[in-house]
This record gives sequence, structure tokens and C-alpha cells, in this order.
Amino acid sequence: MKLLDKKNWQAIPIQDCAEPLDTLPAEIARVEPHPYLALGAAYPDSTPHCLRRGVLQRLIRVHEALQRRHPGWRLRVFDAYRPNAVQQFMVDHTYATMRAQTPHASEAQIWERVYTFWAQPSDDPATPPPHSTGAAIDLTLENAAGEELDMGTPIDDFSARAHPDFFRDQPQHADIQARRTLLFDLMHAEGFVQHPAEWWHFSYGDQLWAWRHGAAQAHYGRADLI
Ligand SMILES: C[C@@H](N)C(=O)N[C@H](C)C(=O)O
Ligand SMILES: [Zn+2]
Repeated sequence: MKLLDKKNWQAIPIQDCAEPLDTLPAEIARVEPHPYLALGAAYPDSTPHCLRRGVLQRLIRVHEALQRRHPGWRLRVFDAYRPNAVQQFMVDHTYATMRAQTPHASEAQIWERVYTFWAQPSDDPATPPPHSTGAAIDLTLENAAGEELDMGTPIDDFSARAHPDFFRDQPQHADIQARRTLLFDLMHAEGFVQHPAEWWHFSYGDQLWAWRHGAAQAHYGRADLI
């Protein structure tokens, strides 16, 4: 299952608007400890809990809209800014995990699976992995009791169940599909686009956004280069 053709979106030109990275406010919940820090990823000059200013402003409006619909509920951020070195670390980690879990699979089969869910690490400023732009975010919802809602899979579940519409024709899981649809609708209303293979990944203004949005240019390139 290859859902993204890199040729389609990584060729889109980037005109970076040079907004700074801003830290997520306390009212938006975070997955703690940060999952990639916990795995040993290094962030020597940065924190994963930040986004480009305009992207964060949109996310705060999403959060306010969620609270109008469901008082006390909060967005819960799993990952936001991710330098290219961390992208490489997580791709290597996922390859090693899949290698151990499927010893009979070929290298090509495993890489195909890895790159269904991860963008290719790249040092080329013309092809930044989405999270390295500070314009992409992985997130879910929590209720007023601070409990993470059941979205059908955890974030970074690398299976077909991660597909946003996986539960759409399963009436017994209508509650899960309704929560996925709620997250999508709230994010979409603020201009975010969703990754076609992952219910939890959204972005605004990066190349993937431009491709899915039909825009001629992306607004955000690698955040460490501005
Ligand atoms: C795997 C997930 N956490 C993720 O962020 N995937 C996208 C496609 C990425 O690597 O940018
Ligand atoms: Zn993501």
C-alpha cells in the first residue's frame, strides 16, 4: 500500500514566510514523556513542542472550537517540530523494529512499509520532511477527565487501521469513526490537511499541504534554515 507519491508533492516550490517557531501553550495537552525523546532521539538545539507562529495560531483556534463543542476536552499533541536528524532516527528505529517483527520480509518490503508512514529524511532544503518545517503536527483528543479518547489505534500504529477511513463502514465502531471525523472537521475548518494514511497527522502550509490543497507554493520550508 503506497499512498503518497513523493514526486507529486516534493517538487512543489517553497517560499518560506520566515515565521518563528513558537512554543505550544499550556492549555493544549501534550503526550508526556515526549515519545521520541523517550526513545533516545536528540534535540540539541530545539524542542518538539513548537510550531510556526501562523500554524500555532490556527491550532489554538482549533482548540477553542473543540472546547465550544465539548467543554473541557483538549487537543493532545504527540509530536510537532521534528528536526531532520530526528526524522532519520525514527525512520531507522521503525526499520529496525519492523525488521525484528517480520524476519522473513525482504528489505524492499520493509522500506516500502516504513515509507508508507514516514516521510523520507532529507538534508536538501527543497525537500524537507514535513515536521522539519514546523508546520506539521501529530495529535489526538482527550476528554474533560484528561483521558485520551479511543481513536481506534494509538498514534504511530503502523497498520491499515491508521487510515483515516478504516472504520467508516464498520457500524460497530461508529464511535471511533465519529471521533476521527470530529478531529478532521475541526482541523479542516482551520485549513489543515490530513495525511492520507494517518488519522493523526495534519499540516498547514508545507509541501504536502500545498499538494493536497492544490496550491502552487508551500509557505514553510525547513524551520532551522530561517
Ligand atoms: C509516522 C508519523 N509520526 C509521521 O509524522 N509521519 C509523517 C508522514 C512524517 O514523517 O512526516
Ligand atoms: Zn506527523
